[in-house]
Amino acid sequence: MPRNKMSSGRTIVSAVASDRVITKFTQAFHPDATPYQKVNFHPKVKAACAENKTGRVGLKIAKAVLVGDVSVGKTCLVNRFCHDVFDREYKATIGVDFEVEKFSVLGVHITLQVWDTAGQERFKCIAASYYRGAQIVIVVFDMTDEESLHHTVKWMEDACATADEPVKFLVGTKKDLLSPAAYSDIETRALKYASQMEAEFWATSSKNGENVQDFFFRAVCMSFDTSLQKELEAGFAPSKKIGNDLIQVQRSSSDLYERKKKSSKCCN
Ligand SMILES: Nc1nc2c(ncn2[C@@H]2O[C@H](COP(=O)(O)OP(=O)(O)OP(=O)(O)O)[C@@H](O)[C@H]2O)c(=O)[nH]1
Repeated sequence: MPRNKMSSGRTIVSAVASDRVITKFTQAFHPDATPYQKVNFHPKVKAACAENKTGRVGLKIAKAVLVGDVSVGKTCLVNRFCHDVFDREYKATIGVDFEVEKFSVLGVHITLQVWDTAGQERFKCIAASYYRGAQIVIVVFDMTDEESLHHTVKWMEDACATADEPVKFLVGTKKDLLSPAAYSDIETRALKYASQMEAEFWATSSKNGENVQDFFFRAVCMSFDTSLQKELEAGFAPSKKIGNDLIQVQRSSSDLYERKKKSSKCCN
């Protein structure tokens, strides 16, 4: 199998980095914090992957969108996962940014597009045009700012309106800033919101990386399993196009990261 080394030090196996190879179904953050009872890939999905009968799924792009209030930590979450970095300085996202990550799930290659939208009200209509066709909706809130939790219901409603029967997540950030007591308090409230929106709850820290990789792996596993199961049931009908987003996927994740670092961001 061809192996290369990226400049970041990640080993590439057949165009997928070694740390993007998923062979086991990632479990929920907490069994009581999810409406999704899946703990493993569906037997039919496993069999199809083992027999290499996955139709067009291997060519598929899974689209994830992150939404939430200003400064809750959406960009930091994406940057921790995609580039393993954390920036203490706040730079507001202008409109929308995206990253591309390639995975191998049970030996099948899939591409994850991660759309990081701006929380600022003035960019809301631009960002909303990117929700269409998303299979993964990630509503982010800041666990040190309860107001941002209250707003998650509306964010979820808006993002799901044009998404594609998405897997729904409610993700709390900045766990590193909370004492155990403060964390327990906000977790209790967040679980109520998650249950109300039928979303799976995760608590993360982009500063120290806690739960970040597990969260994205869980999102990929859920989306892959659901979509392959649907394809198997439908007898591999031609896969859906997800708007003009496909055009842009050709750009590499690291190019985009460099572009974003250079682009001027504003805070007003
Ligand atoms: N301590 C800590 N700070 C964080 C964490 N995540 C984000 N921050 C900080 O919170 C601020 C906002 O983070 P961003 O990721 O830019 O927020 P955003 O949600 O993308 O903001 P918009 O682009 O305006 O929508 C920055 O100063 C980050 O350093 C975290 O997990 N822990």
